[in-house]
Amino acid sequence: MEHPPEILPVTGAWQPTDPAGHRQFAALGSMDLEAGGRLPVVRLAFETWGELNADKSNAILIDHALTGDSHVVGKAGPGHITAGWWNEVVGPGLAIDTDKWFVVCPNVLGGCQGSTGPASLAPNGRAWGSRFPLLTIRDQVEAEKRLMTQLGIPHWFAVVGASLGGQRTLEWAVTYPEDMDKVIAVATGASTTAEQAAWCHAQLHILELDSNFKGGDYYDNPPGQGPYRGLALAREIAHTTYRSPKELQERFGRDPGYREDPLSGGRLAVQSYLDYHGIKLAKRFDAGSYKALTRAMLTHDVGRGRGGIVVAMSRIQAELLALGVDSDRLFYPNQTHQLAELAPKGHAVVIHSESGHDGFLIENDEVGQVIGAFLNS
Ligand SMILES: CC(=O)SCCNC(=O)CCNC(=O)[C@H](O)C(C)(C)COP(=O)(O)OP(=O)(O)OC[C@H]1O[C@@H](n2cnc3c(N)ncnc32)[C@H](O)[C@@H]1OP(=O)(O)O
Ligand SMILES: N[C@@H](CCO)C(=O)O
Repeated sequence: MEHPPEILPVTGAWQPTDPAGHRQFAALGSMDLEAGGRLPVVRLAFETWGELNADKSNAILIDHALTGDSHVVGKAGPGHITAGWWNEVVGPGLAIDTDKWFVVCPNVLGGCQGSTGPASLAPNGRAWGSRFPLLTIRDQVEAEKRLMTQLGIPHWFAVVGASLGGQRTLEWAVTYPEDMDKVIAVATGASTTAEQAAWCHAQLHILELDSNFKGGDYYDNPPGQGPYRGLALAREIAHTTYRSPKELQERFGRDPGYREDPLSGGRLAVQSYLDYHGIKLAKRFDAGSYKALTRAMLTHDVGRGRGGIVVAMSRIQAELLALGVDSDRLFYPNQTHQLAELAPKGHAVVIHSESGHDGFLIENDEVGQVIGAFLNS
């Protein structure tokens, strides 16, 4: 496997996805966490688009996926335009029309793009690292609820999220059923399945096995000695689950990598592809956050302490759209149908894509059409 260049700093958290500085920051006080830990200082980074109307009825919350961030739409800065992760779904005249809606997208609690996470400084002035407490999806929603209050938003017209963001979306709808009119839960489920947990488990072990990870206390490592290999390998596993077997076969088959001969120690093209995506993530993401968010994903169960999923989902008052991808082998379409069946006002749409779970980031036309129609219905 290729190694990232030696000039990399210890953590990817340094690399802003928003170099033009559009992010804002909310100080949200201290938080006692569901699993018993405590964060004495909680901060969320967030971005907004559009204008909140006079009666404050047009706000939409968007929750990003595992390695996403607040930068859902690109913005022009001095001499450049930064790319957003849902550029073709959110924006003026698009499905989530920022000429009409006031869109808020926070970086998740535990993340590495400005919100409090393992790379943040603990009270003793050093990075939290291994001391960062176990976060749950509910804690992440609690932080977002505080952000809503601080922004003076009394009600969301809609809460929208995909994958890990969809898990937060569902937790929002169950915990605060009166806070929204509509919920859009994309490529997600009511609780983490055993198979999803199994994929997370192997990734967590791989991170721990990187000798540069040091249990999470690597923030003082010399530059270039971060846990890149562990993070990249975890991403390779995850990325395989984000794509469909059919797509991988049709795109790569048994093709060799560029100028590589598999019979002389070279890689197949699919190996090169995974290495590329692993390294790409290692360059931009913090391994500590990857661990914290993966562990949060393992905690996801809207039914915990509420009498199970069926009872919990029955609390939802908002109209719910569950949007799935037919080739998703991480969040199966049957999870999408289950959400629509269990929510009192639920609808399911499963779109076609060859790309698996990542279809929600790729099939922008169809995703946009379905979301736009639901928001405007
Ligand atoms: C909701 C969120 O918040 S997600 C946050 C942002 N998104 C992510 O982190 C997801 C990571 N990225 C991805 O999963 C994908 O790139 C997506 C979903 C964004 C787009 O998918 P696709 O358009 O199908 O891109 P694909 O998976 O083919 O990757 C393309 C890249 O792989 C590279 N690539 C393709 N084949 C090979 C190969 N055989 N060897 C090496 N590299 C390869 C391409 O050169 C391209 O590089 P680039 O990204 O620097 O342009
Ligand atoms: N590509 C997405 C997939 C997880 O939903 C991400 O990295 O966040």
